[in-house]
Amino acid sequence: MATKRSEKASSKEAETKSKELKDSEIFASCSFSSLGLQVSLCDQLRERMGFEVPTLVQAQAIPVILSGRHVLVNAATGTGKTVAYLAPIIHHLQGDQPRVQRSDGTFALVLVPTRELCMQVYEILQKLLHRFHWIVPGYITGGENRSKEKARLRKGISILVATPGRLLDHLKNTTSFLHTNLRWIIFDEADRILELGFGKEIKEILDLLGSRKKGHVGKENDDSYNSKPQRQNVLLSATLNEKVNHLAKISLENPVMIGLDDKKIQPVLSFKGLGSNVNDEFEYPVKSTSSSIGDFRVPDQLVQRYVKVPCGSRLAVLLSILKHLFERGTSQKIVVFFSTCDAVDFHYYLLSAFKFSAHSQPDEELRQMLVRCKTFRLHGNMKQEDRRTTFQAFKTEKLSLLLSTDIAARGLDFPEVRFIIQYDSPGEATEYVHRVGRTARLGERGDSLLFLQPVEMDYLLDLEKHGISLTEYPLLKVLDSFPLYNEKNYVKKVLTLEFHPWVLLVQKALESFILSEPTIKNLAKNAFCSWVRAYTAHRGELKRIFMLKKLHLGHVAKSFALKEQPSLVGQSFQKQTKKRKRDEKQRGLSKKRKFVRKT
Ligand SMILES: Nc1ncnc2c1ncn2[C@@H]1O[C@H](COP(=O)(O)OP(=O)(O)OP(=O)(O)O)[C@@H](O)[C@H]1O
Repeated sequence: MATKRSEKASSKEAETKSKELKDSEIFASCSFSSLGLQVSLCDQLRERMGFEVPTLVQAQAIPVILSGRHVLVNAATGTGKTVAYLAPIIHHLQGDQPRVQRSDGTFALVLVPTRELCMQVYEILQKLLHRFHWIVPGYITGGENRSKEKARLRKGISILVATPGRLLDHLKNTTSFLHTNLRWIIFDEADRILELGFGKEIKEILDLLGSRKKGHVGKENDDSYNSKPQRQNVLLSATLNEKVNHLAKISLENPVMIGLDDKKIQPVLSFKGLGSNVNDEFEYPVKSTSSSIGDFRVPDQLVQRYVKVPCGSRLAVLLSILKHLFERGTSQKIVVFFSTCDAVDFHYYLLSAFKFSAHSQPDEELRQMLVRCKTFRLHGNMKQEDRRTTFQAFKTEKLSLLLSTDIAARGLDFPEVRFIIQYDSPGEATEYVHRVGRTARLGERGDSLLFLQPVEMDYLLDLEKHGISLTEYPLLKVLDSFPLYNEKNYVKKVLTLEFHPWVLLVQKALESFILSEPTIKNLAKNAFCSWVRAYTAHRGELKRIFMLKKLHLGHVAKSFALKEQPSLVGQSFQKQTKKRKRDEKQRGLSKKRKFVRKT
């Protein structure tokens, strides 16, 4: 009895020690007030947000941002970058005498890549500003009512969160939008803003705000440039690349770098980034990440695994893993990433309706939902209202599944997500890092699983170049754990996955289900076509790994539970491609831009 008690005590001790260790890797051993923040703001952080002490990145960034220097912050996902830039802005604005007023217009601008991130930052701002009611937060974003936004801008928004396209629209067309007092421009998830093809908009925004660096736009001779209030620009991301370096170059004056390791620091950079030319190269000595080869920051406690699945079995395996995870975890939140909006729609409707029985000839009443959990979807083709509802609902649900495009990959902070599945490859390693970053936030535990086909295994080498290594997921063990009834020829030891009786049974059930559901079958066809298109859109080095001609289109169709020959589906694909090209021509959009923005 005494031994048991002492065992229990020592395991508790070990747990406490490991928590202390974990905390020391995430949190700083100082207080918010010791960083120079005003006392009532520190109270607000503690009482409203529950933040007792700053995270390490906050402890590093807050004093520097308070000092007014331009800053480039590189820190792992989920380490508290949002408060790192919001707190110093609020500190300064709340102390201004006379008090700032709505009629003074906008003092701080936070640029973010997606509408959801816009909402998230705005909600944090609302909480932080509760005591400082004279500082007004606001947001403007695509998909919202323009005239309502105009009215809000006319009244005055002190701290404005915005997506680039809509901001540019208002800068050009809303004359009552007052921004002459602008003191801060923040680029949150800077690299993503640029990857989405907003580079041109950003340059225009910087020009319109008179905030492009001297020597780059000739604005220094412009009166508005010289007479503008002192401006501070801050760029943040967990992954920095040459595009961010270019943005840093045109927007940051002698910046302080935060979170960059010595081994990643280069004395002078000379990149040809997005839209840059020879004159656009860095001239000042700057510490930064190397462009393509360099370690990305992934939370240490994240367990990263991959699963090798032949194309035709992908769907059956995905559903089986989800079933396994939801049956195992009583309170489990999972996000699955897909490459296209159509794929999200198809899997969402499939998962919401697909019933299954492990009997080979089941009666109707034996069939049950294969994956039992609340399912949500999120992608850029959904109505704004639906996107907002999903975003809020998935935050509060306990046992739930979110199917999403990369729209949810950046910055979104859904509490208690325990598992990330990358069903379609993320492409660039940066996207891998941000997708997995939706779990294991702020020292919490988390798992990630990357689906790869046998022909795609070189992708692991690509990730390794960035210091990311994955171990294999015990798939056969999981599949063997499912019970099968009346199944003839069931041999426990199965050598290849495609012939695993469980996978065969699920696949067969999926295919008959699709045959009986014409609406879902159509979704499957659309998803197939978009998937193929997305697969061919990989760029650079990745083109060598993700080659459509290495795949059997019949197997790809099987992964959408389609029995049709690929040529049948191929016709509709060609039709879709032609239509897309026609639309693009009409709208004058470049191919690449159209594709990347539709996530
Ligand atoms: N000092 C703190 N104490 C406790 N929790 C904190 C603190 N600062 C931030 N958090 C919480 O940590 C989580 C992650 O914060 P945040 O979303 O700002 O991270 P991030 O670094 O911007 O992540 P990403 O790179 O994914 O955008 C949030 O839930 C936030 O509320």
